[in-house]
Amino acid sequence: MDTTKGSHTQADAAAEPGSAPLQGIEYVATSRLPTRHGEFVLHSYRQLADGTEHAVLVCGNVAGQEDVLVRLHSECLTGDVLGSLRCDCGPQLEMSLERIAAAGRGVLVYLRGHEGRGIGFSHKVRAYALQDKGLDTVDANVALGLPVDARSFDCAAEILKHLGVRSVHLLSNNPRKKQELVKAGVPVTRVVPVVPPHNHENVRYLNTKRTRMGHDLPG
Ligand SMILES: Nc1nc2c(ncn2[C@@H]2O[C@H](COP(=O)(O)OP(=O)(O)OP(=O)(O)O)[C@@H](O)[C@H]2O)c(=O)[nH]1
Repeated sequence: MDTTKGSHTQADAAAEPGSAPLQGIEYVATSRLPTRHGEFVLHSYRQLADGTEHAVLVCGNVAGQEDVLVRLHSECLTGDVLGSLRCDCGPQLEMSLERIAAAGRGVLVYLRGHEGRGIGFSHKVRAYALQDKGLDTVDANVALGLPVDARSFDCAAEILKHLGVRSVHLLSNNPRKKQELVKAGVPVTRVVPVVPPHNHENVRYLNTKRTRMGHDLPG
């Protein structure tokens, strides 16, 4: 049975988020997700164009709420799952879940299909190979003939609206995320930095994000 198809069960319907209409994406299912950080409600959403499924972790009551703590987290298999030191993704994910759980209210949208800033896993590995030869994270993508950042945050905005979130405190160092959310109709009332301690492997990566990609990171 294809469990990824959109039509959801009565049990899902009982727990499903608000009734705002969705564009380009559909709500699929809901369950509990107890984590080491705290108790979340887990929703799955599916992009209509290509079937990409996103994971949305919700803590507390967010419907109709202002200034909800939100993290839009781009998938990073190497950093989030495999413990890679090349980037700051894994520690940012952990830190965001901890902060949302501590606040008792918030949303983490885990954006699948964003791997490698949207170029995909194998291209990211190709880019890493070029970085091993001295290129930085921007030039490596360019050398492969790929965009530096191919991500869209429109789906995340749709999901937040569907959850009934009225405005956001955004956990991010990337000013573009705020711009994209605001453009898509989700007010961002504050940007909250997420800066885990750096390590010797990711210093250059973080410097490149600061100097070439405009991220608000300490020098
Ligand atoms: N192309 C490429 N992608 C990378 C590299 N390292 C991490 N990524 C991806 O970068 C994405 C995260 O983007 P970042 O630029 O680290 O941070 P951000 O999400 O824009 O900003 P924050 O909200 O501050 O985390 C994830 O999808 C990772 O898979 C790399 O060297 N090259």
